[in-house]
Amino acid sequence: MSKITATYLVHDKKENLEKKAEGIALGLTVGSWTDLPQLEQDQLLKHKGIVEEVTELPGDSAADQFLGSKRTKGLLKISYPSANFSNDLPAILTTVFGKLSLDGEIKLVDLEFDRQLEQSFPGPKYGISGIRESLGVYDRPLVMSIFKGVLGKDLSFFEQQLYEQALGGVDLVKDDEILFENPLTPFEERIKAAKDVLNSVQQRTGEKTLYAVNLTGRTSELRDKARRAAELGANALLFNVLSYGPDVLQELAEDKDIPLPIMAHPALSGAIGSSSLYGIGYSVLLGKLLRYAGADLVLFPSPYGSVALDRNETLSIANSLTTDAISLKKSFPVPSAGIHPGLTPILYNDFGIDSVINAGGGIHGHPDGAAGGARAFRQAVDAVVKGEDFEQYAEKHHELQKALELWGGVPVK
Ligand SMILES: CSCCC(=O)C(=O)COP(=O)(O)O
Ligand SMILES: [Mg+2]
Repeated sequence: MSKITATYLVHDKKENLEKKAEGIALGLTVGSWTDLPQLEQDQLLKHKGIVEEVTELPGDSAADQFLGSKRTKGLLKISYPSANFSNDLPAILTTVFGKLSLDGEIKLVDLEFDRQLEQSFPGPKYGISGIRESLGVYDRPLVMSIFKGVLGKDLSFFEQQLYEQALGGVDLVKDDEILFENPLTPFEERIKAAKDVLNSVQQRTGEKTLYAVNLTGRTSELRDKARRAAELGANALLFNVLSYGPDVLQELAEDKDIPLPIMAHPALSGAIGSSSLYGIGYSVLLGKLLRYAGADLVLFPSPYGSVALDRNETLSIANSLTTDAISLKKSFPVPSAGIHPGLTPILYNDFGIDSVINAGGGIHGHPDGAAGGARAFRQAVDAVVKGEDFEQYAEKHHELQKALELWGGVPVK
């Protein structure tokens, strides 16, 4: 029988983790067990959650030891039969972590879909391979930049910023996630303007650039808005997925009339993922769920910039997005926030060739402007892919050199 398996990290005052696991397996499925008559027990057996594994972990915190309180810490792995839920993320999330998420110090840290269940999800429409194909770039990490300071500015500012970023050689440009529908740079006008600007840059440089327009508004408007974007010639969408929910992303990704790659932004994810005791682990929240739901690219804070995440956590997000263990297309990992060219070697070391190096301030803050910033990133990427000595390479590439003088370099440990 098909099933989904959840792993929870628990901290509990009671010492018996097996009992706790059994309580969850029953409580989230058939409710009370032993008090029921035999006939009912038999009928409910196919719905009962199964405790697959209980692992006690070392480590009461120093504070606990100091206060003399004893807490048990452990990982509980519990599977739920698919007879209990419909094959959609709202039903699955409610089954595995609905009311349980309110029940003390418990965090959902992994979710394993079996192959049969996996096939019910679309995954990315384009994924890493499709985006590479559309850009014609196969042999290096992609470079992306973010519009900055567009709020309160008109279309001519938008066009100029886009022109400079694309001219400098970024592969993708995205709206900032905080740019919503507004009279100065309306959604449809941004798409039309971007199409013209990017065509003229491509004629000049021979390189294609994708622009991800921020798809925003009420949930009921999104499908039509995204379809209209495609008609107008948009070539990618940015989506604040956690403000809406992963199922809304899935609706967009599955729509045949929205033939566009979707870039998922991690806004709001910290509220759900950042606690070590509660919520949903980032590798599930920004990794598996978004890949299943159909994100072609997923942004998340890198371990090194302004809002850094723990390195292992970022590696496990990237692994969920790209592992061959999932049979769907792969999503591009986009480690972000506070990125500058000097971080390129360490990002390449951590995330490899199939990743996107993404910056806002690290592009626009370059002494030679956004085009200089974009060139500095392209030079940094060329240096690491060719295995060149980074500092020596910078001596011969003045945009990179200027970036390193301004922001410094970060050696690979
Ligand atoms: C928290 S990851 C999202 C990155 C993002 O949206 C952004 O605007 C980063 O800008 P920066 O100037 O820090 O590169
Ligand atoms: Mg942003």
